[in-house]
Amino acid sequence: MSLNSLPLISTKDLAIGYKNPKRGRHVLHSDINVKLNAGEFACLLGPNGSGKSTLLHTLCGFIPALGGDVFIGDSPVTSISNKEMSRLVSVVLTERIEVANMTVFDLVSLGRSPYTGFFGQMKSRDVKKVKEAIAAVGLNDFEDRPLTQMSDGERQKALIAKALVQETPMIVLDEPTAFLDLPSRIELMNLLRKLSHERNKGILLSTHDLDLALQMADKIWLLAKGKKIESGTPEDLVLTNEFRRFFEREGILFDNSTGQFTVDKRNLKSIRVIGKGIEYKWVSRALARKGFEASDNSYSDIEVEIRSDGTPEYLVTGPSGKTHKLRTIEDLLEQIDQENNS
Ligand SMILES: Nc1ncnc2c1ncn2[C@@H]1O[C@H](COP(=O)(O)OP(=O)(O)OP(=O)(O)O)[C@@H](O)[C@H]1O
Repeated sequence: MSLNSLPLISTKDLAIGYKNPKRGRHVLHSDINVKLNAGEFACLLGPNGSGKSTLLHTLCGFIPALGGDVFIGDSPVTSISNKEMSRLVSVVLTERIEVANMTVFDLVSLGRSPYTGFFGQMKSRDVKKVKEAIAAVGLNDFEDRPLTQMSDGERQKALIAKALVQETPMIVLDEPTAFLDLPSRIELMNLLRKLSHERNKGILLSTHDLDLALQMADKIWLLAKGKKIESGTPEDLVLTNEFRRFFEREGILFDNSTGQFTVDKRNLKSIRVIGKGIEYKWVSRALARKGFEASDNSYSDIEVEIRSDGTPEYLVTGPSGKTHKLRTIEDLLEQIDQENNS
C-alpha cells in the first residue's frame, strides 16, 4: 500500500449506518465523499445522534460500510489487516480506562504494542519514545501517576501520548474535548493542531466545540441528519452559508461576520443607550438577555447613559424623567425591571 501524495483517508460514495436483524438496514448517511490529507487538522461537527461516531468507526474499519468504499492511501480499508491498521491509524475513543494501578507510563507504553507485540518486551528505544511522547503532551511530571489519580484533561493528554508513540500517519479521536473545561479544551485542540502541522500527521476528531473548530481546524466536516455531508475550510463553509444552514435553529443565529452564534435579536425591543467602548458592548449583551436591543439613535421610554472615565457609572432615566446613578450592570438591570413595571 502507498500513502505517497495520496489522501491518508478517502471515501467514495460511502454509506454508513447499522444492520440489525430486527430493524434491518438503517442507513444514516450515504454518498459521503471526504478526504483527510497529511498534515491536516480536521474537525467533524454535527448535532447529537447525527452519526459522527458511526462515521469515525466506519473510517477506521471497526464497523462495515453499508455501501461505497473507505480507502487508506490506495487500499480499501477492508483489505488491511488489524496489525497493518495499527501502524496506520491510532484511535482515541471516549471510553474511560479504569485499570487499577495503571500509570501514565503503562498506558502510553501500550501504544508501542504494534511494534513490540502486546506482551512484548520494550527495548530502550521504545522506552525513549514513550518518554518523548509523554513530554510532547506536557505530562513529564505525571509519568508514574496512576490514571485513577488524574483529571479528565490530563487523562486525555495521556491518551494522545499513547496515540503518538504508535507512530501512525493519522490519528482519529472521538470527542476528545468532552468533559473538559474551556481552557483545557483550547489547550488540547492547540496541542493536536500543533502535532498535525509539526509532524505532518492527518488528525481527525469529532467535537461539539463549534467555536474552537472554526478558529483552529484546517478543514471542517459537517454532518447533520437528512443533509449531505459538507467539508471545506471553515472560512469557505461560512461564506457559502453552510455553517448557518447546518446549525441555525429557532432563536439562535449564526453571524457570518464574527463566526459566532448569537441569540436571535429580531424580536428585541429597542432601548436608547449612550456610551462607547467595552462597557457599551457588555451593557448591550446584558440588555439583549433581558429582551432589549441597545441603540444609540432610537428613542425609548427608558434611556441608559454609560460614563466610563475611570470607574464605570450607569445612568438610567425612566419614563418619569427621574435619573438613577448605578455602579454595576446588575443594578442597572434591576432598575430597568423597576422602570418597566412602574
Ligand atoms: N450499534 C448501533 N446499532 C444501531 N444504531 C446505532 C448503534 N449505535 C448508534 N446507533 C444510532 O446511530 C445514530 C448515530 O449515532 P452516533 O453515535 O454515530 O451519533 P453521534 O453524532 O456520534 O452522537 P453524539 O454527538 O451524541 O455522540 C443514533 O441515532 C444512534 O442511536
